[in-house]
Amino acid sequence: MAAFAAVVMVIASSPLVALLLRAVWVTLSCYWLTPMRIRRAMAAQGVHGPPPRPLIGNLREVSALVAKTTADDMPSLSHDIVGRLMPHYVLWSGTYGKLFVYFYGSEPRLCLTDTALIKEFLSSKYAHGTGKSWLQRQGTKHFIGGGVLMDNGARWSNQRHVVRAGVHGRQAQGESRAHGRVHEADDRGSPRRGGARPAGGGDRRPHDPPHRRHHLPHRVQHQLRHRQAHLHLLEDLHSLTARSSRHLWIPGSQYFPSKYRREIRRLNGELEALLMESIRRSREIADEGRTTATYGRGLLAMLLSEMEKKKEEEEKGSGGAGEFSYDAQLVIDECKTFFFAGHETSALLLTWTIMLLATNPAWQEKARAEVVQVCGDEPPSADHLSKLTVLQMIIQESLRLYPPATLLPRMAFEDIQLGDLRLPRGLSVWIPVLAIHRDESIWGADAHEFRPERFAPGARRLSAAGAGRFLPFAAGPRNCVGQAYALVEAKVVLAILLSSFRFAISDNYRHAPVNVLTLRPKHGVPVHLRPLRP
Ligand code: HEM
Repeated sequence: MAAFAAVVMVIASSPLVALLLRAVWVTLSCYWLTPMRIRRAMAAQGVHGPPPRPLIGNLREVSALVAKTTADDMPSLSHDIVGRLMPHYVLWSGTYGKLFVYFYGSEPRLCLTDTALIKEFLSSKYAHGTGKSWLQRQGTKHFIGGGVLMDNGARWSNQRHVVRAGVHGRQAQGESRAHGRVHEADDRGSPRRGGARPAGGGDRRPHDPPHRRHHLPHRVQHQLRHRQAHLHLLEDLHSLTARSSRHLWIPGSQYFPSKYRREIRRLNGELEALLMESIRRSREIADEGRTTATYGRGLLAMLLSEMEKKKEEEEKGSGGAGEFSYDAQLVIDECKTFFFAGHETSALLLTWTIMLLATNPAWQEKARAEVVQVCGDEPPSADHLSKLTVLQMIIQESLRLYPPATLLPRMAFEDIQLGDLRLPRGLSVWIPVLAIHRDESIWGADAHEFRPERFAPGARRLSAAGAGRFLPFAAGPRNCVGQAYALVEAKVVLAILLSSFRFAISDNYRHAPVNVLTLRPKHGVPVHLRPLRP
């Protein structure tokens, strides 16, 4: 016996074996012991859920349910899509109550729908004690890397401070040049995949006389080509990332070679090269000015100035601006973050709103009458935008029924007392925005219907916005930094469209909302655009 113990001691004292034992312990602790401890802590408070399998948790049930409910298009143009996109939520909230825990692989996820608790959980009280989980960050690592959307703690708040100033600068520019921006958008070339497009009309845009495109300055054409190349690469990266993250529940899978990962790496290389080229051009433009080190007022300008500031401080030997600083990689990651967080979501808001207007001609007419009355023959200006209340109501209702981000995920990095509920460190909280936006106890029996009047100024239910019930842009200190910009952009584009065209849904439209990181129409939204003027 003594000899056996001695052998064990010798083996255990070998550094390699000790390392191996530690790796086994960490894996066991991360993938089983801690999740089970969290499950027991929640069960002790009366919060239950479907029994998880080792490692895989409830993933198999979720995938099977979603595959079944989204296999076919919807038989009618119904907005009742919670059962289609979140069948597991419908099943488990029916079985275990609205508060339940399920397992995404080994990550325990608490589904939270109580609006008062949501409001508190998203408040500044927990801005640093909560954030994005390892699984989420790992899932988007090769797509967007770091950046304000995925960073946590002090790094997040430093970045938030910088990008907020950048976005506000961009918004001010956008508002003062509202008309110019829309024509620039008009000139972007072919419509995005999955976005609204004129059915049968291909690329033809009667509002966009052919001579305009040919007279675009060379610099603008170059920028547009660049932007399109970025967008295509990002779309491809987006779908590959969604596919490659499916196996993240397997311990160590992030190190396995896979065809998706190889392709992601290749596309990422291409995208980063394009972004580096944009950065280089911005620097050249700033250098040509040769007066100050400023790059302009936009977001990229802001990020580059921050990077420059740090470099200058280092050169002067003044130690730099604390531990956090922007380097070229973080600037690139931030650009990717903004493409993902800003472009995709805004395009989807327009797409779904056009679908709703094309299928609700009475609201389309109301919105058009308002645009004509407020703007007359002029293009919409910043002054007009605040007066477009019907359009604002329609946009809000579209964001309620089809929020581009259907879920809000946050992990508790510390033990949190939320009302009577104690959330143990390591528990992920999932706020099912789509389901909350359809909750009849909040929105009434007509919750599944398109009724923009619920957002009329002074309407009773509008007060819901402040109370964790209307969350298209999240809430609290980690809410959407581009919210105001997105709303201005949507209003301007829709106002121009409404004053130029009457639109109707094409017979080819197939109603099939799907969730691939964002809520999108599986087959796009083909519409017929009829010019209002010859
Ligand atoms: C209709 C359009 C948009 C919708 C529905 C939307 C929605 C959201 C939501 C729900 C979040 C919180 C995500 C989370 O915490 O998991 C978010 C965050 C964010 N959004 Fe938006 N967004 C939109 C447009 C934009 C635009 C135009 C920009 C940039 C100009 C932008 C930049 C960001 C950034 C940087 C964050 C991260 C904020 C942080 O974590 O501090 N978004 N957005």
